[in-house]
Formats: sequence, C-alpha cells, structure tokens
Amino acid sequence: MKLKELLRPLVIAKVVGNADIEIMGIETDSRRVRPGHLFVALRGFTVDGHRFVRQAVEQGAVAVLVEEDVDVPVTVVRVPDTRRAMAVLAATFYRHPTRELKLIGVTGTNGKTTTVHLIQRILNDFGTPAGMIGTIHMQIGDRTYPVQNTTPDVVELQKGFRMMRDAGCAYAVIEASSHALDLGRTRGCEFHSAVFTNLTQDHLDYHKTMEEYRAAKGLLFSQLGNRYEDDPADNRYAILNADDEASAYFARITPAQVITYGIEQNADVRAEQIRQGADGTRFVLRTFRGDVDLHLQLVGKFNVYNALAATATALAEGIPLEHIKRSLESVSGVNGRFEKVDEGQPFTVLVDYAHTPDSLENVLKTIREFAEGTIYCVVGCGGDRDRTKRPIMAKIAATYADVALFTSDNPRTEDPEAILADMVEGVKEVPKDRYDVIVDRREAIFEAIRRARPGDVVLIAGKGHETYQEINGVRHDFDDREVAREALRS
Ligand SMILES: CC(=O)N[C@H]1[C@@H](OP(=O)(O)OP(=O)(O)OC[C@H]2O[C@@H](n3ccc(=O)[nH]c3=O)[C@H](O)[C@@H]2O)O[C@H](CO)[C@@H](O)[C@@H]1O[C@H](C)C(=O)N[C@@H](C)C(=O)N[C@H](CCC(=O)O)C(=O)O
Ligand SMILES: Nc1ncnc2c1ncn2[C@@H]1O[C@H](COP(=O)(O)OP(=O)(O)OP(=O)(O)O)[C@@H](O)[C@H]1O
Ligand SMILES: N[C@H](CCC[C@H](N)C(=O)O)C(=O)O
Ligand SMILES: [Mg+2]
Repeated sequence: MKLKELLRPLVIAKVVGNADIEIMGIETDSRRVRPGHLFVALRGFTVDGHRFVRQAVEQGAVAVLVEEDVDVPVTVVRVPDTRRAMAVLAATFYRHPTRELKLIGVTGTNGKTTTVHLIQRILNDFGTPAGMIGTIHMQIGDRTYPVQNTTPDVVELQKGFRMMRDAGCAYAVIEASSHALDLGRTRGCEFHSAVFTNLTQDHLDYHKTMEEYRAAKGLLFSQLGNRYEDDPADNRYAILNADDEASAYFARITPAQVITYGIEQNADVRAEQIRQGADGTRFVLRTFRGDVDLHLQLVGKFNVYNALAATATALAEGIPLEHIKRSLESVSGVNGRFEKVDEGQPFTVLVDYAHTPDSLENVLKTIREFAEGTIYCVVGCGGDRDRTKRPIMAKIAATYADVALFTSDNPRTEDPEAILADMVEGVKEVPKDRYDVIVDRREAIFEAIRRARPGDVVLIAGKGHETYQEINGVRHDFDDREVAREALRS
C-alpha cells in the first residue's frame, strides 16, 4: 500500500519527504525491520523506540513514524502520538479485517485462556471456522504461531486477523488482557462480542487499585458498539458473569445487549445440580434456548463458569444447544490447566497455571473434594509483577494444601530469595510444619514427589504450559510437566 493512502485517515501528521512510496509492512521493533517497512517509534516502559530509528533505516525502513524530529534519509511522518497513529495505520494497512470477521474478546482475571479455547472449539465444531489468539499461542486452522503477549500489540493483532480472514475464518476469538486494553493494543479492533469471566486481585503493580483494574477491563465493554439490527450477525453482545459484582459496572457502560450466566444468581444461562466426580463434572444446563444435561471432562466449579460463558456466547451466535453440549463434552483439557502427569505412580500429580490468589484457592479446593491423602502444593510468584499477591498466595497454599513448598516461578529481574521472603510474610501465623522454602523449582518439584505416598496429590502451580523459566532476563528451558516426569522416573 502507498504511504499516502495509508496516511489518509490520519488527521494530524506532518510528512517530510516522499509519501508516494510503497509500504510493505509496519514494524515496531527495529530488529525485525525488513526493506520496505514503515518503522514506528514507540516510547516503551524500558526504552524509547526513537533511539532505534537509525538502525531501522539501516535495515531498510523506507519511512518512519515518530513523535519528534529525526534526521534520517527516508520519509519522516511526525504525529503527536505514535501509538494512536499506529492503530489507525495498522487497521488501514490490513484493510480492517475485523469488519470481515466476528471478533469475540474475553477478559477477566482468570479463565480467559480456557474460555477462549471452549468458544473456539464450539465454533469450529459447528463448521464456522474460528482463529484464536491468547496466552498459549495464535492458532489458525491446524497451524500455531508463537506470541509474546497474551494480547499482542496492534500490528500483530491486525496482521493475525487478516491471516485468519485469508484462511477462511468466520470468527476470531481472543483474550483481551487488562494491560492490552489499557495500553491500547486493541485499538482498531471492532468487537462483535465481549465476555467477562471474573475480577479478583492481580496486576496491582500495574493498575494500582482494583477500581483502575476494573476500568481497564471495562474498555472492552464500552468499545463494543451498539448495532441492533434484524440480522443477528450484526448485533453486539456483552456476556457477563452474574455472580461477579463487577458485572453491574460493565452492564452500565456497554451499549451492547447483555446476556448473563451464573450459578448463584439468577441468570440467562445457569448451571444447576452440579456434581463433581472422578471423571469430570455433571450439571443441568438451563438456558433461554432450553435445558440439557451436561458432562464436562473438565473438573472444578470454575470450569463450570467457563463452560457457561462459552455456552452463552455460542447461543448468541445462534448455535443450537445440542451442538454446544457435544462440543463442550468433547474437550478433554486445556494445555497446562489441571493437567495430569502420569507415569503410572500411585498418587496424582497435577500441573496448573494458577498464578493468582483466587485461582490457587479454587484449584486447591477442587483437589480437596477428591483427594484421599496429603495435598502438596509447589508454588512461587513471578518477579516484576504484583508484589501484594505474594503473601496472600502463600497463605492460601499453606491453608488449603496440607504441605506447601514455596519456590521460584519466573523471578525475571528480581532476587528469588526476596520474592520468597515476601511470600513467607503471609504465613507468619501458620505452623512451620505446613510449609518449606526451596528456592530451586526443580528441587522443589523433586522434593514434593519424593514425599508423596499412595493416594496423595501433588499440585505444581503457576507455570502451566510455560516451557521456560525466566531468570535475570534469560529464558531457560523449563517445563513443570517434564521435570515432574523426570522426578517420577528417578
Ligand atoms: C509492560 C508491558 O506491557 N511491556 C510491553 C511493551 O514493552 P516495553 O514498553 O518495555 O518495550 P521497550 O522494550 O521499552 O521498547 C520500546 C519500543 O522500542 C522498540 N525497540 C526496542 C529495542 C530495540 O533494539 N529496538 C526497538 O525498536 C520495541 O520494539 C518497542 O516498540 O511492549 C512489548 C511489545 O509489544 C511487549 O511485549 C511488552 O510486554 C512485556 C513482555 C510484558 O511482560 N507484558 C505483560 C505485563 C503483559 O502485557 N501481560 C499481559 C497479560 C497479563 C494477564 O492478563 O495475565 C499480556 O497481554 O501479555
Ligand atoms: N473461571 C475461573 N475462575 C477462577 N479460576 C479459574 C477460572 N478458570 C481457570 N481458573 C484457574 O486459573 C488458571 C488460569 O486459567 P486460564 O489460563 O484459563 O486463565 P487466564 O485468564 O487466561 O490467565 P492469564 O491472565 O495468565 O492469561 C487455571 O489454571 C485455573 O487454575
Ligand atoms: N500473564 C501473566 C502470566 C503469569 C505467569 C506466572 N508464571 C508468572 O510468571 O508470574 C503475567 O504476565 O502476569
Ligand atoms: Mg490466558
């Protein structure tokens, strides 16, 4: 696309140089710039992208988008805010793919990945192909692509949506993290539906207060648009958890139609007579399109919520309840969520991505419902993230497990011992025989498995599907499931 065409929707832009040039791609990282690219300089949390303008040009950028004058031998486009301008340019460059796709966004503290997975499964099974972007990867058809963030930045998103469209997708289902919403990574995305899972403590390092955190999530609902047409495909829906008090706020700020789901409160889609068993969870699913008995292979009340959210979303799309039931019942699990590691040992080993107080408590309570013996919980907290959740998570582990082994998660740039000291603050009142501190995660996993006796359960929490451990900016190969398997074999 010609630069001048690309710039047409931008109201305030000062162009120095030739705008009659072809732009082959938009890039925000100088290291990835290729000949023909437009380089966008963003002021980041750690560095100012304007520092890399020269490098970008040396690598072949034919134009740069900046907030300050720079002296480079290519076309310079100066705008007041490169982040905002980039959102406009990316949507224009990729020809507004979210106008040709129905975009469903899922937000909430916990359950986004699981819910996105369930919605995508139902849509695909029904014959309406859906691409997906989230914590684990981007998926289009049988192909997966790595992602750096749960919700990638503006350019990657638009590019991903265009790839989905080219691959024949009718839907895109994405996780919308609060960081992404707050940082404007979803600008230019025209959402068809927005789904809310729940709001509990996390990320207070970034959002400071729960109100700010809620407001960030609210952006997804206020951005929804308000079409009410005869064609249901053009309607907009907000799918809200009736059992979470934040939903009232989202209902207030969204112009879209509201559909509620829940267990405790009266809702449009509800679960009744929930029964947990060794082979999953059974319940009666009551909806505005009829009732049905459901047998989820997923365990835990929290997964009933995820299934309800997915059901409400799919019903809004006109998918028959019988199809929804069949799809949900066929899901055996989600990568790194309540995943069993089985080497034939006489006790249970589970790897789960719980890395917030609420998810850890839910998972441990679920285990308590079926555990016959001692429950061991190996858990740590990530560095460079919400410090205030550390003592709370430690207290939860030591309360709901019989023995907690505190260890490292991804220390990132923090001192692992200091993170553990924050955690131990939370268990001052707890008897010392209920917890231990083992800094090295591998050793902690080995120790828990060494201690386990027949009938016991070992929960390894916090890293789920992750295949690395980030220490001092370096990602080392590390997979809880692999390490557990090694421990079980030794
Ligand atoms: C705090 C935060 O969100 N940071 C994001 C941000 O990085 P940053 O601002 O530090 O970037 P920076 O390093 O200062 O660089 C500034 C600019 O210079 C460019 N640059 C930099 C170096 C260079 O040599 N050349 C160059 O051009 C960079 O590409 C960038 O455009 O922009 C990057 C590119 O989009 C993101 O990958 C990065 O996410 C980091 C990895 C991160 O950990 N983010 C977390 C907090 C996050 O967003 N998490 C949520 C999920 C949370 C949840 O719900 O659980 C998520 O959506 O992933
Ligand atoms: N609806 C839910 N409510 C509370 N906890 C949940 C729920 N669904 C899943 N969990 C727990 O939270 C963990 C993370 O689930 P999931 O990956 O689906 O959430 P997420 O919101 O995508 O997380 P992230 O913010 O890291 O992307 C699971 O391993 C499980 O322990
Ligand atoms: N999306 C979450 C992932 C946390 C995963 C956990 N293993 C950690 O490193 O804290 C975050 O960025 O806070
Ligand atoms: Mg996720």
